[in-house]
Amino acid sequence: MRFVKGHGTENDFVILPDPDGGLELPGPLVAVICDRRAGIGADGVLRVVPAKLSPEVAAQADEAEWFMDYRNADGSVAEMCGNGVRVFARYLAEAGLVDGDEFSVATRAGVRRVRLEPGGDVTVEMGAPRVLGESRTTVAGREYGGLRVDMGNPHLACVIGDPVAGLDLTRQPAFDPLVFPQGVNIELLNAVGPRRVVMRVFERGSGETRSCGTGAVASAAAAAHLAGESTGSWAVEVLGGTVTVILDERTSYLSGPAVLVASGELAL
Ligand SMILES: N[C@@H](CCC[C@H](N)C(=O)O)C(=O)O
Repeated sequence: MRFVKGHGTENDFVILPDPDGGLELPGPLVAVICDRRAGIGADGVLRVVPAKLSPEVAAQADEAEWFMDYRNADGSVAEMCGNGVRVFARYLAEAGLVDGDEFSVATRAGVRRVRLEPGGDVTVEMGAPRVLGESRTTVAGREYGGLRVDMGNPHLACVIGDPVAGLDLTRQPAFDPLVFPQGVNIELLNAVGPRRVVMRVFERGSGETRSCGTGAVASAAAAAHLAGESTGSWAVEVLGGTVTVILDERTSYLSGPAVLVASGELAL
């Protein structure tokens, strides 16, 4: 099985081309591929499959030729991945599977429009973040309040007063399973300047990652909400770099680097 490896601000993915739609991806196989010792190692898998061959997104096939079938490192399926769709776009362009610098990608959360920027960044229109209310998490015995944000996938974005650098995110933070029956991606962030935050994230299905695109937009939306703002450009510093989030009245945009670093043959 042919694979390509890529990342967006060090949120890394194994890309699996599946032009005929015949590739089965049971959860245990995804988990082995993503294992950093027994496999290639990644935060998730991006299967590249024609939308028209994928019943769950066939309705998007008029707008988007390719479906990003995203799986977390533990093999679970997720609706959306902001960095993943940027890396997916880079792959489609480098593989010659799309024309031009702007095109659409089908995802479980709906069609996402992407643009390859001249300087090497990839921008994706992420849709409007939906701030749904409050909830709480406990990290290493300490409780934090945050805002529930729907980005197509579920987030709890907690703006905290302290620097996030010292937080212990080696274990699953506690959350309310009644509020998040499908699990949740948990962001902790603190402000370090005007519309500039530092974020760490514990992703559903992948653990702590070095970046999360949907999490960055959720974090910017939560910080803006608390500041009484609904528009503006936010810099979100993550362990793997910095991404830019633009919020406007209608939608949001996520920009940052997306690179392919290796390719090969999977011997699984
Ligand atoms: N890293 C991603 C999010 C991937 C999915 C997430 N773990 C979930 O289960 O919802 C991003 O860049 O958005």
